[in-house]
Amino acid sequence: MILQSQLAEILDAQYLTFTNKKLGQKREKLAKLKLVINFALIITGVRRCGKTTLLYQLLNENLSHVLFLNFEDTRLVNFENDDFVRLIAEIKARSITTLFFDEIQLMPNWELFVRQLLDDDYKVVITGSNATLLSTELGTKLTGRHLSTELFPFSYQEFLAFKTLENTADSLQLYLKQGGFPEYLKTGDGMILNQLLDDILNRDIAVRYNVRDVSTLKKLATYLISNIGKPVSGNKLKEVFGIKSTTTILEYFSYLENTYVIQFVSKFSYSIKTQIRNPKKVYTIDLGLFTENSIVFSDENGRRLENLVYLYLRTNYSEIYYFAEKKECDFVVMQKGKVVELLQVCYELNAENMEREIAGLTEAMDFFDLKEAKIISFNQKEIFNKDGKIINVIPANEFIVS
Ligand SMILES: Nc1ncnc2c1ncn2[C@@H]1O[C@H](COP(=O)(O)OP(=O)(O)OP(=O)(O)O)[C@@H](O)[C@H]1O
Repeated sequence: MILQSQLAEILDAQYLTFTNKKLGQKREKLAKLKLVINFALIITGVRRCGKTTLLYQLLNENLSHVLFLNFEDTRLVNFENDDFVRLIAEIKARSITTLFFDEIQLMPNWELFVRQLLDDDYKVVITGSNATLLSTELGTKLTGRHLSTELFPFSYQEFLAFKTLENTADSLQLYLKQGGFPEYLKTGDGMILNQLLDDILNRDIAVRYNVRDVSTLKKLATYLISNIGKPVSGNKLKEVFGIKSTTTILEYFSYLENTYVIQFVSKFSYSIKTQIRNPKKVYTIDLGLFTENSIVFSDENGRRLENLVYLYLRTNYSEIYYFAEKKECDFVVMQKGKVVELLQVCYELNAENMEREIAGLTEAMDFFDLKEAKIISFNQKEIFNKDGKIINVIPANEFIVS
């Protein structure tokens, strides 16, 4: 339990912290956000990607009517369900129209509280660093009254604006190395991203899901980050890491995916069952995390570029697969059951790899009956016509900026 006076003090202190934030680099997402009465706006994204700052940018014009509460505040450890009543009293006593709650999902039954606020015509924004906040269950609990969106670390264009750089091959190379976490870009200090991964593993996974063997979890996370662009299977990794059951390793995969650190892409199959059983390709949410936490030192450029293309696709499309029959094609992008892009990623097309890359792509084009596809390269530009099939080779910084 928490005293009303204590709660008021915490709210005042947090309001000060929030309103002292800097506006920073304007986020692309800002233009897409809308606060609607009776609907909760839910923003999820990996820790430290800038969710609070984005909200500050959104609410900046109207700060005097905003209440901000971060439920991770250590002064709220004793916050219980009944304290929501005190919180509502505090809200009603202030002239507030908009409520912003960070990591509210840590509190049991928070949905009831939010529903009441929506019924009372408050505008509510919720941010969180776990994708489970977007679960379908939430739709039921908020009776469909929510709009959800995801935020990622800086995109390439935001990175360019933040660093005041032109879109050149050098800038792209730098982004492939540094990724888009604002604090890391400001300081270049690798410890920031080591600490971030540790925090996520310890606080968001081990504590939350009661994982005792944090050391194995950490080894697994490092392994996955190091293997971006490669297929992984729970069954195989289970043995490598001495984890007893496949269920446990699949749970670890989903915890890592829910915190956004690791992303998985399924192999395309018309059968959902086969899709689930097949190895998944692994990517990371940010290339700086790869730079600072992976244990690989060679053959990186190609995989970095593939990860970059994945992130671009992930922010723009919801259905992404890889294709592997006799040959392979890196990305199959679908919308409403239709393939809209077939993409191969190849850092540099040369005499050695050309045939393989094109063969994978044309096999996928035949399979999906498509006449056009793309190869995303670091900085080559060409058009091939292979037996009536058009293959566009495009520099990555053209593709992801288009
Ligand atoms: N748009 C931006 N421009 C400049 N700096 C930014 C921007 N967004 C975030 N930052 C910096 O990155 C750090 C993390 O930002 P912020 O607190 O907004 O992220 P968050 O996603 O809310 O983090 P958490 O998951 O810990 O709640 C802060 O130091 C902030 O100043």
